[in-house]
Amino acid sequence: MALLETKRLTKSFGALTAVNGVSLAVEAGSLHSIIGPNGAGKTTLFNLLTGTFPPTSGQILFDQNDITGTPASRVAHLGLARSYQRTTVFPAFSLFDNVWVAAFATGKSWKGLLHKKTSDYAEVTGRARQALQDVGLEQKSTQLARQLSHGEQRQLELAIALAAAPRVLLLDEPAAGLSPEETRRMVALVRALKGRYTMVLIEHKMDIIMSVSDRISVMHFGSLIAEGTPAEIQKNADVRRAYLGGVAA
Ligand SMILES: Nc1ncnc2c1ncn2[C@@H]1O[C@H](COP(=O)(O)OP(=O)(O)OP(=O)(O)O)[C@@H](O)[C@H]1O
Repeated sequence: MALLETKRLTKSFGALTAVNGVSLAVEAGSLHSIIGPNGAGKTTLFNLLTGTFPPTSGQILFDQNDITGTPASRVAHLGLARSYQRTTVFPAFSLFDNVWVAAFATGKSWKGLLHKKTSDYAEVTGRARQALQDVGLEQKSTQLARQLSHGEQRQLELAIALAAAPRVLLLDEPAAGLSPEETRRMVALVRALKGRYTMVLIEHKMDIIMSVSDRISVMHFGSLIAEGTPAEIQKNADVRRAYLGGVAA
């Protein structure tokens, strides 16, 4: 069953159509990657999915419900969490406080937040602990976020997204700017989360994409030009021509 779907989704900025009639179905429990050259429209697609801005036309369905035009704050509460390319960490907070705040703010309106019960706090604290454990940072929970290495900061960003107990996790280049060792750790982490979360991944590093994805959709000039398993995408002649330039043999 598709948990997240788009139907002929389109976004134009003036004369430029950044996302052009994209129909996508992300199966529940799968890791679905979006690849494509710079400027292909991947980040714009994420911005549409998270409600950062509304589409020009087309539809977004989340768990069979039409969420087209739903603002970002509402979309997050519905269970679509995004781990940003740029950091969303509070540097002067401890790791635990960073994830606790994210866990606390989840699933409730501001009015609801003011009326949490004691049992709610225990649940929030448990979710925050679990998120840090999931990314392997539980030993450092009392350290300040600013004391972390760059790679650990990216892990913390992921923990912040996980603390929201999302149903779909959108990962925007989680390995960007990481060293080879940090990249290995991040890939292991994403792999460990597979099956537990439905994930949509944007990533430029082809070795990562090919090793972790269940399905891959390829964008080129705003349109989807191919979709399939890693093996199918690697063999696809259109993809090689348009994106890989024949280098991924
Ligand atoms: N807010 C905006 N206003 C105008 N044009 C935009 C806006 N956001 C993106 N674009 C344009 O839309 C096109 C697609 O950009 P987008 O960032 O979605 O591509 P991308 O595939 O994520 O690229 P990259 O891999 O470099 O991040 C680009 O030509 C970009 O300049």
